Amino acid sequence: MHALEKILAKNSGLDSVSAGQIVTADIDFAEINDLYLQTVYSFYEMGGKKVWDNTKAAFVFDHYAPAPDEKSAQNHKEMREFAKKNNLKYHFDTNCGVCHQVMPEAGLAYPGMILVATDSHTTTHGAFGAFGTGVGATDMATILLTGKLWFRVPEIIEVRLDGDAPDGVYPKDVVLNVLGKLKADGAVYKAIDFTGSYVDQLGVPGRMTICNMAVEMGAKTAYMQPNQKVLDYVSERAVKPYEIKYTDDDFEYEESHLFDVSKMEPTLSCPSSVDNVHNLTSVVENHDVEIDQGYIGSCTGGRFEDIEIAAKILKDKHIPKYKRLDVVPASAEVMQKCIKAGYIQDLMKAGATIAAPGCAACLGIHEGILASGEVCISSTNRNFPGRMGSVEAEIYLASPAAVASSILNGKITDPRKYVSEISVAY
Ligand SMILES: CC(C)[C@H](C(=O)O)[C@@H](O)C(=O)O
Ligand code: SF4
Repeated sequence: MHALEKILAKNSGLDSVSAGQIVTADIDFAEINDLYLQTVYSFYEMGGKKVWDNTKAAFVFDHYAPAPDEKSAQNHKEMREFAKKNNLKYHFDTNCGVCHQVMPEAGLAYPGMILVATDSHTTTHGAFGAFGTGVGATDMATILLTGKLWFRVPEIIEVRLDGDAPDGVYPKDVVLNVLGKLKADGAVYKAIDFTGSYVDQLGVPGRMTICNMAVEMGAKTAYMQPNQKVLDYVSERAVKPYEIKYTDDDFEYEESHLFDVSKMEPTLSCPSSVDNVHNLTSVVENHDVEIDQGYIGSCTGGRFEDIEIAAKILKDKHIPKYKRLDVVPASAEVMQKCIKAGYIQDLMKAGATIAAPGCAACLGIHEGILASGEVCISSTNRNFPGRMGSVEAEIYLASPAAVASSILNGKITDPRKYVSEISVAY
């Protein structure tokens, strides 16, 4: 069996499971974000009285944080009342950040667990050796009622990433290369196990960025076998003992895709589909691509290392007149660390707008919305029309280094011009 199958078997009280099998598994932690007040309504419609275990469910207010309008403030208020009534042990209000950053920081993402949230990017937690997946309001209400959920055991495909990344190539570039090959429907309802020598040496931030975007290929979940860097991170934070699962040597993947990371270049996902992937050099070889706004943020690219590399590229420089750079730390902890390092100040001196930790403009809610005809280069994970504001705006997805290099010049620019002296530990 694969480690993910062992996790599902463990939580279903079975000795083994296999692809296609339907199981009912215990959920180790359930997270509801602030788009999903419907979960509360469904819970009551189903006859719910009290949440099955008040130490295993929490709200995270991140998409509308701080509340940008009365409706979302009202939603937060109702969710707070539910949390109080159920005496939920954990609660992450509008001062915390994006759920997929806040949960690991709180020690609620750890190897061998099943983590379910009302968010598609819950695949991020494969970075910690967990089975992480997103559900809607009704399934989440079922979990709050019973502590369990049904799963169809997914087929598991291997994405093998070997080699060392060249200068200017970061985890975001790597996962965009994978997306460019597998396409947005390349892993529908499957699990992606990221393996290979590049993954083996990768740290927590890089693992999170890559697992986060598995869902952009349709994946049900993602996985990376925990390495020492992951264990160092979770051992300081995990709220309970955990059991790392290991894949059997003779496990056979449904399919394997091999990538040589050492051959990769800075990469873009171009308007207006996430799998419209091209090398940055090919996009700008015949003409400049003017940029109006750079955006660094989200559960994909708003971590300390993402802000660090932008601050180092922009130190003692300034973005051009009439251009904008939005920087939205993924969590309060990230923001504090960036302030302590002086990166927030450096970026503000360079002309950046700093927003409160949260989802912000990643999904077009607030803190940096795009006007019609504008072009944004962003460290986020989706670029369909209307994603960050106007449906007539265009979005290029890129590494934070490419975002900073591009907005500095007001046009898409190869980060390799700036990063030869800059190292960041992804
Ligand atoms: C919560 C939900 C509206 C959505 C998701 O599930 O991914 C959001 O986080 C996004 O990134 O589009
Ligand atoms: S930061 Fe963006 S991608 Fe991540 S959960 Fe929020 S809206 Fe979704």
